[in-house]
Amino acid sequence: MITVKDLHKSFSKVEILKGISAEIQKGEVVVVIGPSGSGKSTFLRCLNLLEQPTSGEIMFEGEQITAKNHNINATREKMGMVFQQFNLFPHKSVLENITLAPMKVRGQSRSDAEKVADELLKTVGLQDKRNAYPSQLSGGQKQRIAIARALAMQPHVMLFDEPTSALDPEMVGEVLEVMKKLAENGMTMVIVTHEMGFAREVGDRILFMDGGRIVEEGAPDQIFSNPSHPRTREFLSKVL
Ligand SMILES: Nc1ncnc2c1ncn2[C@@H]1O[C@H](COP(=O)(O)OP(=O)(O)OP(=O)(O)O)[C@@H](O)[C@H]1O
Repeated sequence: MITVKDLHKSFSKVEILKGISAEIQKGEVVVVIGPSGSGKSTFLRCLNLLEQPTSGEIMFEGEQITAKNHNINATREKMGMVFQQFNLFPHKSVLENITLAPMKVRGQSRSDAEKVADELLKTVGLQDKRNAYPSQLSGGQKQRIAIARALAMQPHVMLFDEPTSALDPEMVGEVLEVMKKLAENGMTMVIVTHEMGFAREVGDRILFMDGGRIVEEGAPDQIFSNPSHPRTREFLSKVL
């Protein structure tokens, strides 16, 4: 579904991504782990061109989205993204937050958009917050609404950029549960996280990044029980 070839990204002449190549298959849950500053978020943000790669190629569903004439807005509609800081619209209700883009961007009628929103609120377990405002929600609830909002666009892939890093520890579990449910329902997901237990349990494949490169990748059991690269071993010995 996504093919990345020799991706490089520099910020003011400092090279952050140093040649990343990766494949993400439909229905796969790929978890990106690695030390702080290794380029995980930059890599993820390149996938929907929130960051413009300095060089390299990204193919999404057979289209080269890095081509100069590519319409990235149409592609972004198919790539849901969830950020560390929920980014909900503070002056809109939960329902409005979820229905806004489907109505504006996809031209859905209000009643259709609200029907979808109600289903998604059920999925994330927050039907009772339909008319609440973001300021009335806990961090975990905000993030679950942010996930529902992204899903309302019926994306083909979901990108998660450290979705639990801004949460109080007691709220991490409820967000991971929702993500786990999505994975079980076959959603294609690319997830940057420091939650190693989740990575091991839910990931189909782990990419370990260090210094702007994918140093090692493999099945969770292999990476966590029997990492082959010394940097992976060193990293995991510190975080597990
Ligand atoms: N917009 C930017 N402008 C300049 N430098 C940036 C920008 N975004 C990221 N960087 C730098 O790129 C490097 C990699 O950052 P990135 O956020 O991708 O790492 P990460 O592996 O996700 O780290 P963490 O786990 O701490 O979030 C860091 O040194 C960061 O300061």
